[in-house]
Order: sequence, then structure tokens, then C-alpha cells
Amino acid sequence: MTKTGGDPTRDAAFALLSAVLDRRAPLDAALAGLADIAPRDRAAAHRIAAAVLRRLGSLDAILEPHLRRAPPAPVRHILRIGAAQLALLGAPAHAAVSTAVGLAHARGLGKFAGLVNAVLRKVSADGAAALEALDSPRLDTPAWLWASWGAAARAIATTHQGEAPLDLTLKDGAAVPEGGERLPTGSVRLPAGTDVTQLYGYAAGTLWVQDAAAALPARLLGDVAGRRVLDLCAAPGGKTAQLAAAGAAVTALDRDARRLARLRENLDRLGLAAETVAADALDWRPAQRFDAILLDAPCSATGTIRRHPEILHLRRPRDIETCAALQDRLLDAAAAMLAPGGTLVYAVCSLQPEEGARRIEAACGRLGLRRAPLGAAELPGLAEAVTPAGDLATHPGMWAERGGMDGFFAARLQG
Ligand SMILES: C[S@@+](CC[C@H](N)C(=O)[O-])C[C@H]1O[C@@H](n2cnc3c(N)ncnc32)[C@H](O)[C@@H]1O
Repeated sequence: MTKTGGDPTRDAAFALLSAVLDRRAPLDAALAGLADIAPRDRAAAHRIAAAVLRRLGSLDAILEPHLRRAPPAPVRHILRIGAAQLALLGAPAHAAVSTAVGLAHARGLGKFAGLVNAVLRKVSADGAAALEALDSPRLDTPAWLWASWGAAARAIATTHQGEAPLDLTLKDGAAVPEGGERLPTGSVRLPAGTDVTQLYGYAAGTLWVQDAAAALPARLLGDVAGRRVLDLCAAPGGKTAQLAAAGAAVTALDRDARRLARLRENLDRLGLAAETVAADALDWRPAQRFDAILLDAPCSATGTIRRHPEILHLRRPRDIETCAALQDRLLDAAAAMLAPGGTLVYAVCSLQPEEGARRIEAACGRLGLRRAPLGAAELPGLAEAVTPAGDLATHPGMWAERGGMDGFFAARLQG
């Protein structure tokens, strides 16, 4: 942060927006960069910044009629923060306007304080109604992403308008936390904004945070009890925990030592164990090949936009090509570690076909692997997520009435 204002929440929200939109930093890194801030202010700033990033196109559209010329970027951020509070977050008008004016002064933008005041007063009068009249799902989605999602684009972008619920995976026999809904695939869902650390099962080590869709790929390996399983790209360990809890002897590999340390902490809390390897999957090779491999490859993460709305603004089409090239190399490496006849599950939290089915078609041709298609019965209540080729492809618009889910692609291959 450069200069702090009187109101720590809005000041931090400004710092977060500026980090993402001006310096192209991921929101998590920007949050980590907020120094000396109370947890409550940090959480509130995160909520405001996420709302702005999620609804940026719509917020700009309701501000536009009140601006005679384009304001400098920092002033626009202040206006967006004020408009989000007024039109999306239900803040009292006087508080939203006066804190925005205060923020302008604190950020050395005092000469724009009158403009901020005048524009936000108008938004407080007509902003909510103006927002209603917009095609927000479309306005809040970059055109290239909208086009890439085909017929599902509107359903996906509509779900992106709101916050994601908190999904949990529970150990067998663990009690469902109060207010939790057991989903047909076994995950437990709690309302958005629930603090997992306050749940009894968190301290007791009986549950972990994992989106309902993210919990599906590891299950495609079938019964892993007593089997050696290689979890490539494993950190922070949501899928390692699933495999270990199901009785597998897991080797969890990740090239990022810090993320791998988090994986170990997560497993410790859960009373689970795995062998951990800090190495690059492209180079590392085991002494003995594995019958079961999970490759949860790094990707554009467009399936997690609800949780990480900055992805809307940071990703570019060329990122998809870069990810696809790395995914091919990781698939080659995984195939080289797979025993003849073994099972390889490839997964990405991406909605982009270039990172999903296209990678699998290319891998089958290049590596002599063949698909072991999923049956609809493997995904209770989610048959719509099984593609004609037998892959798993979820998107946020699925289970919309329950609050949606992350976008995941997974394919099961046989060596
Ligand atoms: C999608 S995340 C994995 C999430 C994890 N499977 C889970 O369920 O919690 C991708 C991971 O791949 C790791 N990674 C990226 N490139 C890698 C490589 N060449 N070798 C090993 N790990 C890699 C990253 O450090 C990151 O932790």
C-alpha cells in the first residue's frame, strides 16, 4: 500500500483492485501483501474487491451515464468500490458515499472528491434499477471467454454473478456440520461466507474444503484401498487427502516446496499420511511404475472464476495455449510412469476445451493410451456431466438451483 486512508476496509479494497487491474497480480497474492490489517477488515476488503471484479462490466455501465469524461484509473477504482457497495452489497448510501470521498482524499485524489460525491449520489438513487436492466452475465464476461463456452456460456456466466458456497469433503462417518446439505455426490455444502475454521470438524480433522466438482476426479480411479497411487501436481492436497482417506498408499508430488508444506500440514490436521516428493513431474521418475496415477494439471483455472474472479481480468487467450503445451508434456511424463494396463486420470479446473477433451484426444493418438469412459452411474445426480466420449465435464451452471459448482474436466485413460 502506498498511502493509507482513515477507513482500512475501503483502503485495502482499493489496494486489492489496483494490484489486480493495474499490476495484474492474483488476488491471493494481493491479499497476502496487505500489511497490518485486522482480519475483519481484510475479509471485508476481499468481499468488496471480489464483488467489483465479478461485476466490473456492469458497474462500469451504471457509472458511465454519470461521467462526462473518463476519470483516471484510481478514481475509477474508487467509483467502482462505491458503486459495488451501493448497488450490490446493500451498504447504506451515506456510508458508501462518504467513505468513497474519504478514500479519494486519503489517496491524494482530493480534487476528484466532488466528482466522486456527485456520481455516487446519482448511483445511490438509480444504480440498483439500472443494474437490473442490464444483461449482466454478458457484460461481466470477456467476449473471448463467452465465445469459448459455447451454448453453456449464459448458464456459466449467470452463476459467476454470485459468491460460491463452501463445499466440504468429509471423512467416512464424520457428522455433517449444522446447516450443511449433503449433495448427491457426497460432498457437503454450506452457505457462501461460512468460516470453515469455526466448524467443529475442522479442529477435529474430519473435513476439508473442496468444491463438489473438485471432489470427483480422484474418485474416477475406483477403489484405491491398499493400492499405490501417484498424485502428480498434488498441492495443496485436496485430492491427496481423498486418496489417503480411501486407503491408498499415496505418493504426492509437487514442484512447489511451499505448497507441498501446506499439503503436509493439511494431511497432519486430518490424521492422514502420504509420501511427499518435491520435484518437477517432467523430470522425476519412480523406481517402480504406478498402476494408478492422478494428474491434476496446472491450468488456466477458468472453472474457478466464482472463487477467483480476477481470472476474468488476468487471463488472455494465449495463456490457454501455454497451459495446453505444458499439459501435453505432463501427460507424456505421466504416461512414462504408468504401468502397462494401469489407470491414469487427467484433470483440470478449466472450462476451455483446449485444456480438456482436446488434450485427451491428442494424448491418445500420441501415447497409445485409450479412454476408459465413465458411466453415468459413477456420478449420482450428475449424469449431465458425462460427455458423449465418456469424460467428466462440469460447469458452474450445473446444479444451479443448489448454487452451482466449479468447472472441472477429467478423463480416465488406460495404459
Ligand atoms: C491444480 S493445482 C493442484 C491441486 C491439487 N491437486 C489439489 O487437489 O489440491 C496444480 C499444482 O501443480 C503444480 N505443478 C505445476 N507444474 C508442475 C510440474 N511441472 N511438476 C510438479 N508440479 C507442478 C503446482 O505447484 C500446483 O500445486
